[in-house]
Amino acid sequence: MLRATVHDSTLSGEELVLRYGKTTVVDGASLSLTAGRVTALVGPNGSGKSTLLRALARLHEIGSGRVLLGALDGGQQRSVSLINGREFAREVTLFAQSRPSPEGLAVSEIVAFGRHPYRRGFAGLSDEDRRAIDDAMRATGVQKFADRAAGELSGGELQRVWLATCLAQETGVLLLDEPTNHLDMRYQIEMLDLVRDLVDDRNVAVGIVLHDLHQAAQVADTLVLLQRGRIRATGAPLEVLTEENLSDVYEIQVETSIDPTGRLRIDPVGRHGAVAPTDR
Ligand SMILES: Nc1ncnc2c1ncn2[C@@H]1O[C@H](COP(=O)(O)OP(=O)(O)OP(=O)(O)O)[C@@H](O)[C@H]1O
Repeated sequence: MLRATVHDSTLSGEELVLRYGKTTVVDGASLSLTAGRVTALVGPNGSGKSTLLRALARLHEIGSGRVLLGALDGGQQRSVSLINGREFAREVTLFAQSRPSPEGLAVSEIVAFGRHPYRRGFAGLSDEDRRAIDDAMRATGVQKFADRAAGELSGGELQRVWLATCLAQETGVLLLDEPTNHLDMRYQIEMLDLVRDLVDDRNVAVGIVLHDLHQAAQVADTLVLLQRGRIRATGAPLEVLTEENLSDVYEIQVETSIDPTGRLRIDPVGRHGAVAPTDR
């Protein structure tokens, strides 16, 4: 159970067109991340998921369209371009795919970066800052590394430290770009559990990019399926993850079924067909 603030934010992209140079990589995408819901962005490599998430985090220039931040309950929606940097950092954070590796810094010092938007000048950490840092470190299981240098950690351990830094920011909107990559089985599941806790207990609005469609179906309330920079489908996991949508978007034959426990099973069929390990 996580403590601290209960949030009420929405972050929306309207008709977003995003480019690298003259190449359009996201073309007219609209989506809304709402408080108390997990929205998962799925789709093939290069379909525009990371660029879209970065644009929502104000880290990619918007060609056209707009990004709006608002409170769910009748709160006014504001264009994020009008919000100052510190305020935006108290509202929205991005766990990005590429992160710096500050070799010499201790883990607790890295997690303390997450409190930067709340700190005044050179003042030390407040009690509130320390509580947020402790909570974030506990939630991600990095307390035991608190005094170790970042350079001494494994890739997956360091990834959890950066996640703790995002959590310490205590924003109402949490954007996660492939957060389960490089994590072992236990921490992948704990990551998804943690996302659910943040959404259910603190009413955070989560936007998460995932390649594993089973994980996406497990954690998300809403799925957004991207295809070559356009949104192919949005909705509940079972509505979006259909054989037709997946076969078309991934350009491979995909079979779906519901297993005896009621969970969706997705099977891409390779050139060798579906071979069970017991057949070998
Ligand atoms: N820095 C860049 N400069 C030019 N083109 C880029 C750059 N970064 C990404 N692209 C291109 O933009 C498109 C969308 O990339 P993006 O990283 O958003 O896709 P993605 O869906 O997140 O992919 P993946 O699943 O492989 O991470 C791709 O065609 C990619 O080649």
